[in-house]
Amino acid sequence: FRFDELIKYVDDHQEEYVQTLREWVAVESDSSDVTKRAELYRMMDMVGEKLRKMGGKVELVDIGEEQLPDGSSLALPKVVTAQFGSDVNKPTVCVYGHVDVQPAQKEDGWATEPYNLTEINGNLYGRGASDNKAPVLAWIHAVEAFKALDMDLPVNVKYLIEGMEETGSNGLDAMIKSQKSTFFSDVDYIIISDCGWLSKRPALTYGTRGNCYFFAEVEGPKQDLHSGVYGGTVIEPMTDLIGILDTLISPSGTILIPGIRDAVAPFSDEEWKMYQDIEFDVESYREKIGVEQLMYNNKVELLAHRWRHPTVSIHGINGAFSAPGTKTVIPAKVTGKFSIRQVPDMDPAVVEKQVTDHLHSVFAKRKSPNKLKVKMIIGAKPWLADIKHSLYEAGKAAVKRVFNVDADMIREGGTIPIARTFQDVTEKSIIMLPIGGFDDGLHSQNEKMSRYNYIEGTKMFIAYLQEVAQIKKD
Ligand SMILES: C[C@H](N)C(=O)N[C@@H](Cc1c[nH]cn1)C(=O)O
Ligand SMILES: [Zn+2]
Ligand SMILES: [Zn+2]
Repeated sequence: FRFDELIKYVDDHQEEYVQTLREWVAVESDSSDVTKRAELYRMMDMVGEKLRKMGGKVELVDIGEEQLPDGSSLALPKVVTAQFGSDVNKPTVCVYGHVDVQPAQKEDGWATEPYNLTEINGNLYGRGASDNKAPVLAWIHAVEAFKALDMDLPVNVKYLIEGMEETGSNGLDAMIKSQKSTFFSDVDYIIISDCGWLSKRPALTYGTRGNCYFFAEVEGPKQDLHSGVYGGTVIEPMTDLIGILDTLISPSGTILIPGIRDAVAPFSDEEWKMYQDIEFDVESYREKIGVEQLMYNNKVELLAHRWRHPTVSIHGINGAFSAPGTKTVIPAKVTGKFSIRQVPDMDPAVVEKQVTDHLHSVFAKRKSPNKLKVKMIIGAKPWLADIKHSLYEAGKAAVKRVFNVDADMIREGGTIPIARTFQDVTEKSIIMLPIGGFDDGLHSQNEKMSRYNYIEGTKMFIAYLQEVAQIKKD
């Protein structure tokens, strides 16, 4: 195994890797905006084309349609699957990633054009750079390096790349179920690199939170009204909505929905000890975010509330007046959008009922004539791995080899909706191998991937393929 040659190959080709990332970031593959769907389809074609050019056995799998709120339907982006190698004497890994992104506009406060990858001081700024286009490309380049040097892959590698992760991986559950005995039949392990390190130290991730995303719609008058002419005579939908949203969480962060914490697994002494041993500077975390005060100043409490307690976030209100200026309007229909991150052993179906019952009950007490509709749009379960699995030993070895440090063992506060389905349906073990930096600004303004993480991450993936090949099958 000519590791040094592979490493040199990666170093020599880094400009090409950055250029390909630039081409991928230039595609506005925002899965939440149906007007951008053509871009998303184009993105999936580009992924398929890249893998096909490398000699992979590629398929673009049709996963059906999604129903839009206006009753129409829209084709979901195809899922790209690819296969490199089919040696029965080698283990097979399946790399999962996504190439859809969260929305971004320069006016949101970006310093550069979000879809024009821009390098500043070793950082590659662009929407989707870290989440998740560079990590997907790093995995592709890892295999490409073996092929270019005419070297045998130490394991068979499959890819499953989707385009709806940011909106809950619509359609992917069904595809995984239907391909359990075909695409997944020879897969031994699943690898996901769709998260970030906790600090400057490389990390391995063994848990993600799930997410239940809700729309709460309050509808009143037939149309928007002049607040001077009608204000004081109608019960305003926005007042009702703000009133009920305010019953979800207390100012100090306690979730107020009855029963919501009942299923939360107790925080064990072992976990406390693990969190205590992690190097993490609360003060620089606070400074980086730019707030005067955090909810918790103690490291263990802070990490526990990022990773293994549920949280409520209110994301936005559709229909509300939000443009500059002073329009004096009473919006006729408003939809509040909020989500609740899930932790073991919460169940989205139970949470859906708890939240719906709670909101209807507090709304009823207001005796408002307006109409409330509550709908759970995404119900993604949390995921937790067995850190004693050899996949994690292999991960530690790969990190040590490339970065020459011991990996942090961390959890992720965000959600990879499909992780739990992979585990439950395929019954394969999963590892999350992040290469994103702690300060990459995912979903935020000025998202970036550092050139260092992108290139060294590619090397780490090469090392990982070799380490996985050493795992003895049980
Ligand atoms: C961690 C991953 N890169 C990510 O950002 N996932 C999204 C998925 C999601 C969950 N609800 C809606 N989308 C996230 O955690 O927000
Ligand atoms: Zn992601
Ligand atoms: Zn994301």
